[in-house]
Amino acid sequence: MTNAIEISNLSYRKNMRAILASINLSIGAGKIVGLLGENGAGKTTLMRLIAGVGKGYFGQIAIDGETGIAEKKAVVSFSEPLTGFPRNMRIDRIVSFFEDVYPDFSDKRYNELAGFLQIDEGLKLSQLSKGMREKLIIGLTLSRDAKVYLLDEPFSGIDSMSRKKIINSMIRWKPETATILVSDHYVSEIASILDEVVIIKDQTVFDQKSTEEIREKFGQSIEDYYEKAYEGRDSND
Ligand SMILES: Nc1ncnc2c1ncn2[C@@H]1O[C@H](COP(=O)(O)OP(=O)(O)OP(=O)(O)O)[C@@H](O)[C@H]1O
Repeated sequence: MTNAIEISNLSYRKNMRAILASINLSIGAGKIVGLLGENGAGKTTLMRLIAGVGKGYFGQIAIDGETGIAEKKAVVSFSEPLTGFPRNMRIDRIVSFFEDVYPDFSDKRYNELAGFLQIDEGLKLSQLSKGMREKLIIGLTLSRDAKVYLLDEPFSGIDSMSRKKIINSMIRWKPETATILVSDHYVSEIASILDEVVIIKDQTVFDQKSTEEIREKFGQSIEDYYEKAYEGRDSND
């Protein structure tokens, strides 16, 4: 079966500085994968490159076997921060924009998600709190029928009660064969839904493990494993 994400020898520099180097990564279809790493590790950069919005990299990124930019964009749904929209634009107009631009955007799915996330479409972008804006981004991102969903720190401004509710229902919103790559700083909260973790450190993929292996073989919580891996200590400590 073709991998959902297949990255070979990816390197990316910005302003003469290496941001990502020698990234090799294979992620299977149907998985929910946590992308972990400290501030500035390169998680957002990697997601932007996978999504096709970041350019100028070396190496190859294939999504569901596709390597062309347009073909990849057609099957990847990225949690874009909506910074390109005017602040006074109403939410329902933004939803219409998504409908027009993405043929796989499902109205039915959006309406279900909007109800679940309590999105008020009568409001303008500027009237949304940080958490409300993040809920809108999650709703718009998951309303596409994509092969790969990239959620970049989707929950950071969302209150803990809603956060738990959304995380627990992610599996319900995900098409069975689709893959979700999600970055988050609250590792312990998303751990329960993750199949794998990918740890970014020193500009590259430091580790990739299934959460089952971490729990069974290493007898550790995902958070402990991640923290120890990041500190450079032996994961078996
Ligand atoms: N526009 C930019 N110009 C130059 N360097 C940048 C730019 N954006 C990001 N970087 C650098 O790229 C590196 C990776 O940043 P990135 O935002 O991808 O990290 P991150 O892992 O997503 O961090 P965080 O967890 O804080 O969101 C950082 O060292 C950052 O300083």
